[in-house]
Amino acid sequence: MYNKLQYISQGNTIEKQLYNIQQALDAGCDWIQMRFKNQSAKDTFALAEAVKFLCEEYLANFIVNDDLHLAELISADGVHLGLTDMKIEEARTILGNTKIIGGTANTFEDIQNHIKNGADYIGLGPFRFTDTKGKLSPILGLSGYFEILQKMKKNNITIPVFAIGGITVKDVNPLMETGIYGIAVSGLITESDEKEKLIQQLNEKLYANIIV
Ligand SMILES: Cc1ncc(COP(=O)(O)OP(=O)(O)O)c(N)n1
Ligand SMILES: Cc1ncsc1CCOP(=O)(O)O
Ligand SMILES: [Mg+2]
Repeated sequence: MYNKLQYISQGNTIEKQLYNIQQALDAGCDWIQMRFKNQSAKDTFALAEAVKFLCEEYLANFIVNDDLHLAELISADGVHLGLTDMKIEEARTILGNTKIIGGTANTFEDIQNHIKNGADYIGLGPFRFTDTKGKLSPILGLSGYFEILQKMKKNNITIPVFAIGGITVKDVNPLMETGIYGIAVSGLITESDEKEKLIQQLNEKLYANIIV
């Protein structure tokens, strides 16, 4: 099963990305999505290779944002694809069944389509406004999650749903109560001065009702 906390990387240079990712790994994060936008293919490849190496060292999951071919080239654990990225059906054909494919959703219908096309998990959002990403889809808020997760229940649809977008520590309990599986966060971890404590707090909330 997937970890319930995914860190989405930040940084406009290879060095900043590596610093942020290493800090998140050191603090106990074990799922990294490398998100390095508008960079040269050479730099993106170099970063991906370095992140792959780091994640192997920390036994962390490593997925690539947007770029299926890069994920394939460096044998990452998978890829996250948005509504305007490569179609999930095509990505599944290329990557096969052993790799993770995540799909962005903003509506119940997006989730239905992603399941039909072979997604492994859903990134549902945005929860609230965030500076981390431009051109946001409509904000869902807690009521949006509640409505969509209720529809999933009614239709017997089960797939891990990760909430995303401007999430803070105090949002985790109410979000988990809607029925989501986990969260994907970027700014919260990147900007924290106490990452270990933060990740421990997040995991305590995310795994509160799990009996092992
Ligand atoms: C876990 C997760 N959920 C949603 C997204 C957003 O993907 P996308 O809509 O393609 O936007 P960009 O991240 O590519 O700007 C995500 N990355 N991860
Ligand atoms: C990639 C993405 N997609 C929707 S919101 C978002 C950014 C999430 O980052 P943050 O946790 O900093 O709001
Ligand atoms: Mg994308």
